[in-house]
Amino acid sequence: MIADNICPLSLGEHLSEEFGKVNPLRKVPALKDGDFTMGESNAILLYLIRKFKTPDHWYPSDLQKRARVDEYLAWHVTTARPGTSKLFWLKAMTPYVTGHEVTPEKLNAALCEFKTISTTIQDVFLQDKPFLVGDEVSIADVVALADIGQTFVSGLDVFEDYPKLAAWKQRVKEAVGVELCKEAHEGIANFRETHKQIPPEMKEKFQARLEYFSR
Ligand SMILES: N[C@@H](CCC(=O)N[C@@H](CS)C(=O)NCC(=O)O)C(=O)O
Repeated sequence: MIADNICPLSLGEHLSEEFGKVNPLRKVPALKDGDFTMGESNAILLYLIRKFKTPDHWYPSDLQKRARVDEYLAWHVTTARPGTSKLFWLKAMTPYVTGHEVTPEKLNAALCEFKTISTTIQDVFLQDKPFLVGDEVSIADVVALADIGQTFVSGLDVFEDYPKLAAWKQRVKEAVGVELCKEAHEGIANFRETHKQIPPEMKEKFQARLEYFSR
């Protein structure tokens, strides 16, 4: 994720012709397995699960347990991801792109949306279970934690306001492996450092993204 201490996305590496051959959607993550290439994070997770025949709990073979994972993933893609992306772009990215903070009105709208997302994850999906779909960790937990856990780059500690989510986060980290989690989050952990020098042509592209999330 990090090349010469600048985020490759900020340099537009994903827009290159070379990257387009791996993922014509020009987004990360992307997967290359021999001659086979694909994009879309959730589809990549499922590919890896099937290819490596991972332990059942990650994507249970039980019809209804699997349906619960699918249900969470569907909600995540349509609701949680757009909401967390909006907060990320408006709060974390805006200063690096425009040189100033987003207006309080726009920020408040994004924060309200994020609060609804966190409340839904805690009260509707997690409830009093150890993990989102039951007693064992699944890819639903990994996908959820990856997105809501990243909001610290927006100066937010969601886990402070949601104690059940804080305890869940710890369980997910332990189930995945604390060191592995740390490694996976290295790129985002260094966000401030790696976004200091966004080239002007990329700032222009990012401006359009900010306008999209400001609607
Ligand atoms: N639906 C895609 C979204 C991927 C996505 O938006 N990735 C971001 C980074 S987290 C990206 O590539 N941004 C670069 C851009 O949009 O130009 C997935 O789940 O893989």
